[in-house]
Parts: sequence; structure tokens; C-alpha cells
Amino acid sequence: MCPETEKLTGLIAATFTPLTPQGELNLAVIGPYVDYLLEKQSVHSVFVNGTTGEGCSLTMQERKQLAEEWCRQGKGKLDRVIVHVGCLSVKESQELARHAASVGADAIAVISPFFFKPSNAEALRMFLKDVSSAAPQLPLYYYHLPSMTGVKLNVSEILEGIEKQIPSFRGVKFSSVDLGDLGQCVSYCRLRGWSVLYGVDEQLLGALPLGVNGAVGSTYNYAGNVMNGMLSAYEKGDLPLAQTLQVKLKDTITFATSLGFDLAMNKQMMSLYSGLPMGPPRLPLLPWPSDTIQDVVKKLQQDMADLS
Ligand SMILES: CC(=O)N[C@H](C=O)[C@@H](O)[C@H](O)[C@H](O)CO
Ligand SMILES: CC(=O)C(=O)O
Repeated sequence: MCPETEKLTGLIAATFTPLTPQGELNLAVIGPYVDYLLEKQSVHSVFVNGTTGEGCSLTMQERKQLAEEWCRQGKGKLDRVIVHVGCLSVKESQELARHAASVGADAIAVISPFFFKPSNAEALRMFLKDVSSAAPQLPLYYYHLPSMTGVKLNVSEILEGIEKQIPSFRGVKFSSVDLGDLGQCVSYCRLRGWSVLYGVDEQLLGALPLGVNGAVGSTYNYAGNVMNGMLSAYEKGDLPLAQTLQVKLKDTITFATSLGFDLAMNKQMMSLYSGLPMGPPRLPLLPWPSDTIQDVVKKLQQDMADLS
């Protein structure tokens, strides 16, 4: 795998968590899942136990098993395995960070606690610092997801002086639509050689001219090829092609949204599209009827066809 100082670039799939029909971890799917991402989607890095992976709905033990299996199956194949270790309890986050280091993860990411929320940027930096102290050798990324955490602090404020508190801090996974804040975040991170990964897949093209290094998202599990095509069109300066490809993904998501798009639907879309058995979502998420999933996947197949 790459040296830790190298920047994160390109597409990173936020992985789904495969469950058996009974709702237990289905670790046997992870080996074929790695191959699918590499061979069918040209996606070379993963972000494990995040939103898409239902990380906060899993037990500590399950999160550790998944981190370990992704690292084991990804060894020599994937460029990076980033493990999300955020929990409501700083102690549990530390435990997962320590574990991620012990199984050979390349980096950790942390969301803000979202029940008792940090009242200011300093409180959040202190939380992140405590997590980093459990795995000081692993690059740490702040995972900014205000729509889910309800923590609306600007990233530019959170970053202020963070390198003094957290020597292992290496950047941000930015999942907000606030492009003004994103621009400031990129500017701060670039000066320090850190990475900014964008997390709103359906508008990644809008984030590219602001200088993001790469992207982490759920849709790169099935739209990896098309979005890789979008990235290379952008790099070559072929904006019309980049725009067309970006809108294809947005069209799929808009259609899915009209039916009630959520993580459960997304997970079932992945199963039907890829053939990998991701299994049901975990409560409180509920599975969708199969005819709904068939309709969305038909749209997905149309949008992803002939364009990559
Ligand atoms: C809230 C959430 O899960 N966001 C994901 C990652 O940040 C995205 O990849 C979205 O799933 C994607 O942009 C589709 O809306
Ligand atoms: C990173 C991301 O997209 C997720 O946590 O699902």
C-alpha cells in the first residue's frame, strides 16, 4: 500500500456492510467485493464502516471484524483501506482506532459525536485529538457530515490550528453542499499537504475546480466507471463530457429519490446491480419491496450504460 504521506486521490468506495438474510455479518462477501470494485468499477480504495456501511448501527465487535476482513482481503490489492472509527463515546472511538492500527488500516476517519454535540470547534478538536492519541501513527481524517450529525460547525473553523493539537491530522472527508466552506477547507489543507475528499457524489464535478483531491461515496460502488470517466474528462478539459457523465449519476439519484432513496434502497440497488449479496439493512432501516429495487436498478443500468 502507499506511504502514508502520499495524498488520497481518485474515487474511494464507501462500502456497504454485507449481512446474511438473518442479519449477521456475511464476511465471505468481502473477498469478491474487493475484486468487484477493482475489476468492474476500477475503484482502488475503500472507506469502511461509514454511513454507507451502517457503521453506527453495528456492534464494536462487528466493526472490528469488518475492519480486519477488509484489510486482510485488500492486502496487496487495494491502495487504501480507510476505517471509520467514530462513535458517540470517545472511549469506543479510541478502541476502534487502536484496533484499526493493529489490523493494518491505512487511515482512520471520525465523524462528530451527534447525540451530545460539541458546542464549539475546540470541543470537536479535543474529541478528535483524543481519538488520534489511540493511533498516533495513523493518518486521521475528519468526516464532515452535517446533514446526518446535525453538527453545523464550518470546517474552516474546525481546522484552525488543528495541526498543533493533532500531529496525525491529514485532511477532511467533506460531505456538505457548502462550497464556500469547501474552498476554504481546500486552501487550508493544501498548504499543509493534506487531502480533501468530497462526499456528495451527485455534484462532485462542482467540487473539482475548488481543488478537492478525490472523493468518497456510496455510489462509486456501482458508478465507479462512469465517475472515473467523469474525472478523466475533467482532467482533459472536456467539460461537456464531464457534465454529461455527472448528470447521469444525478439522474439515477433523482429517480431513486422520487421513490424514497435511503441507505436501505442503496444497499439493495448494489446487490441487484452487482450480483453481490449485500443482504438486508439493519433496523431501524427497513428493506424495500423488490419491484421498487428492480425499477431503480433498471434506471441505474440505463444511466450507466455506454458512457464509461
Ligand atoms: C449521507 C451519505 O450517505 N452520503 C454519502 C457519502 O458521504 C454519499 O455517497 C451519498 O450516498 C451519495 O452522494 C448519494 O446521495
Ligand atoms: C464516506 C461515505 O460516503 C460514507 O460514510 O458512507
